[in-house]
Amino acid sequence: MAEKSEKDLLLYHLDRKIKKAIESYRLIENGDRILIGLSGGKDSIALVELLGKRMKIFSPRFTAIAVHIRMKNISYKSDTSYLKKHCEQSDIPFLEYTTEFDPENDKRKSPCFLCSWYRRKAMFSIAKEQQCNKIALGHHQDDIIQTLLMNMAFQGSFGTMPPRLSMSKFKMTLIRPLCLIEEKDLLRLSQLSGYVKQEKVCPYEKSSNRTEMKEVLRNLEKISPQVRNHIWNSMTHIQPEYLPGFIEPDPSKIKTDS
Ligand SMILES: Nc1ncnc2c1ncn2[C@@H]1O[C@H](COP(=O)(O)OP(=O)(O)OP(=O)(O)O)[C@@H](O)[C@H]1O
Repeated sequence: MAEKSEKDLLLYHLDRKIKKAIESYRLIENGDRILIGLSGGKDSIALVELLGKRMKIFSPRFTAIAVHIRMKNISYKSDTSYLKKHCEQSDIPFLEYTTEFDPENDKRKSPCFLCSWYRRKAMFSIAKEQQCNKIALGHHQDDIIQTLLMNMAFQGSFGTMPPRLSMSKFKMTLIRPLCLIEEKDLLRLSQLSGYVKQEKVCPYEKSSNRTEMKEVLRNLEKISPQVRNHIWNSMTHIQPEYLPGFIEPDPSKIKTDS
């Protein structure tokens, strides 16, 4: 029997992680129609390939389409013919959508905030138009942990981008099927598959808190290789009695049955 290549082994490992995420967080169910946000970065390119493979498995039965949103006022050099071809290889229809925002119009909000707000708005309306009930984004485990650390360090809150977010007002659910996957594995997949990196020429892009938090996570992993699993598990092992704000009940006020 022929030996499996590094790419086959990696794809197998990534598929196990996606399967685990789908089952643990109820990300995909029979009958779902999913809109995949395809920015052209390595993560969403991988998401198309990995969900394309999952789509061909008997259960859960779902369909998917992908959309690339172009901001008219930002000179992204995305090669949409490449993205279309990539989607077609996975039997996923590809859509392109153009929208824009005026950063001068709302000076109180940063261009990055406005860009992502308008992109999100476009994604919701396309999902509705295409009768999708879910939107899949390419955030991976590193993104989710970095966001948790950023919220703690810069916002004073404990929360992050969850694997599944049900938005009942919009009758839409956001899912992050790569939530258990490490960025380094997606980087390797992109090298082994020869994904063509889409050039992002954003005039507003600068070093962000996220870039610094990436470094913090890297340093923590040097101290303890298991740190990412521990941080991930800490999000479901909350011990309220060992946190400020937990007030022990007054025994004299506890009612007994007798
Ligand atoms: N222009 C876009 N069109 C469609 N979906 C997008 C676009 N930009 C971002 N997304 C979605 O949002 C997710 C997170 O966006 P973010 O900007 O953090 O990623 P990215 O750096 O563009 O690249 P990647 O695709 O590698 O995540 C993407 O993975 C993708 O699913």
